[in-house]
Amino acid sequence: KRHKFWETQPVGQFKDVGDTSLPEGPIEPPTPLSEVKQEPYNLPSQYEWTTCDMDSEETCNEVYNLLKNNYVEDDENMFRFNYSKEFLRWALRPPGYYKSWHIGVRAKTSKKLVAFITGVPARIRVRDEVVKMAEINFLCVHKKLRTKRLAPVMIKEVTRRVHLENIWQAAYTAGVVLPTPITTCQYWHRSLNPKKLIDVGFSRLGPRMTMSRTIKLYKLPDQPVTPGFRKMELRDVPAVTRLLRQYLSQFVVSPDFDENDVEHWLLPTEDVVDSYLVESPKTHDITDFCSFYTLPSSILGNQNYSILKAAYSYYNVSTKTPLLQLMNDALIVAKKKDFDVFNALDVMHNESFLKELKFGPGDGQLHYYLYNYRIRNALRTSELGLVLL
Ligand SMILES: CCCCCCCCCCCCCC(=O)CSCCNC(=O)CCNC(=O)[C@H](O)C(C)(C)COP(=O)(O)OP(=O)(O)OC[C@H]1O[C@@H](n2cnc3c(N)ncnc32)[C@H](O)[C@@H]1OP(=O)(O)O
Ligand SMILES: CCOC(=O)c1cnc2ccc(OC)cc2c1SCCC#N
Repeated sequence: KRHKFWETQPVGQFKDVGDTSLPEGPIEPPTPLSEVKQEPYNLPSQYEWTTCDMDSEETCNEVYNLLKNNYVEDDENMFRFNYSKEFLRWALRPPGYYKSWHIGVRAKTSKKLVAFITGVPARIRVRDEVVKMAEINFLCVHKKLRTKRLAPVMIKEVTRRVHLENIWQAAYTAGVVLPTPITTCQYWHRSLNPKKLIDVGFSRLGPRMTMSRTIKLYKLPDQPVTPGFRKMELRDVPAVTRLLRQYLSQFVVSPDFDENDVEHWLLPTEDVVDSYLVESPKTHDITDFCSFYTLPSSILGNQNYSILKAAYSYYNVSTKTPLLQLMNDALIVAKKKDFDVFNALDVMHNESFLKELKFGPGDGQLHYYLYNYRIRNALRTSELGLVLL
């Protein structure tokens, strides 16, 4: 497949896969800031760049509606992600964020928001190197403006604005294959509301299974079983940071979280992110941690339901409680919060609990990418310690 745009970019190229003579690390050196293009890339004449101020209720609404109507759908067009406004504010305003990296495109006449792309700064460790990167996300072009090569312009513009902040690497995921994935993950789904998933056509009744038998199969206890299992609080940030940093150090690629990052990304925020920990009743040590984020989807074309309430496994650490038991407690609290499904990628140690906790494999894949950073050999999914939203 010809990737006319991606073949011009400092990313691993398909032709280079397996060429062990190429060193791991940055593909291109930084450009002197004076040489970074000072002015925005050209858009087609009827469009203009805009910086989206997510603090503005009006602009946040426009971004929310653009994504609600034009963002990612599954291959069968059964679902479309429906990121909430509070989720978008959380995702786009981490410590050290740049408003200038929240980039929109408007039609000059109507001022309608027709495209969007974002970056947020992150410190990502690759093996023993901690690299300042931009995490790129929410690339969206209105359905009516597709296949006009707008995406490459959006990507070049966010790249230019990231360069202006002296950052030269990026991390991103996509459901499509581009040059060149550092690893490819599988989505797994654990039914919490099997009746709804069958009604919308995602799941089907198993052979020789009745609906009541199926509901029983996925039934969960009313309360978590682990003694000392409780919601994370602000006072837990230092201990959770220590626990998480130690745990993530085993993976080849992972975030390099400090206490400010942990406070932003992992402190419970209603309808956005939930996090729980195990405080040993005896020693009061914090020994385990689990978290999931809330990402609803619009259900496309179903008479009875319009929204799917989905929880997505985020970062989990087990040092004393078996991961299987910890994740089962996560399922229990998610069911209690009325989620319809609990989703997880086969990253980190997730493979150790997926089948036993009755997750089923999805048919979608998620490819992980680094920009301007070569990884010598593709990673196993169990070597990946990074979850992007
Ligand atoms: C140092 C800092 C560096 C920062 C930047 C790092 C890189 C960040 C990269 C971005 C990471 C985003 C991560 C992220 O947001 C998470 S992945 C979600 C992406 N968004 C969606 O799928 C929403 C629905 N789809 C759309 O809005 C459009 O189809 C989009 C906008 C996707 C493409 O619009 P279009 O109207 O359908 O297509 P054209 O404009 O005609 O352009 C075609 C070219 O775009 C390439 N393409 C298609 N989908 C892509 C994708 N998901 N990533 C990268 N490239 C993608 C495609 O291969 C082709 O290039 P090629 O000819 O070379 O093959
Ligand atoms: C019921 C299981 O599927 C999903 O939860 C779901 C929901 N909404 C989506 C929107 C766009 C979409 O595009 C790939 C997929 C979904 C999926 S499956 C992959 C995400 C996970 N887990």
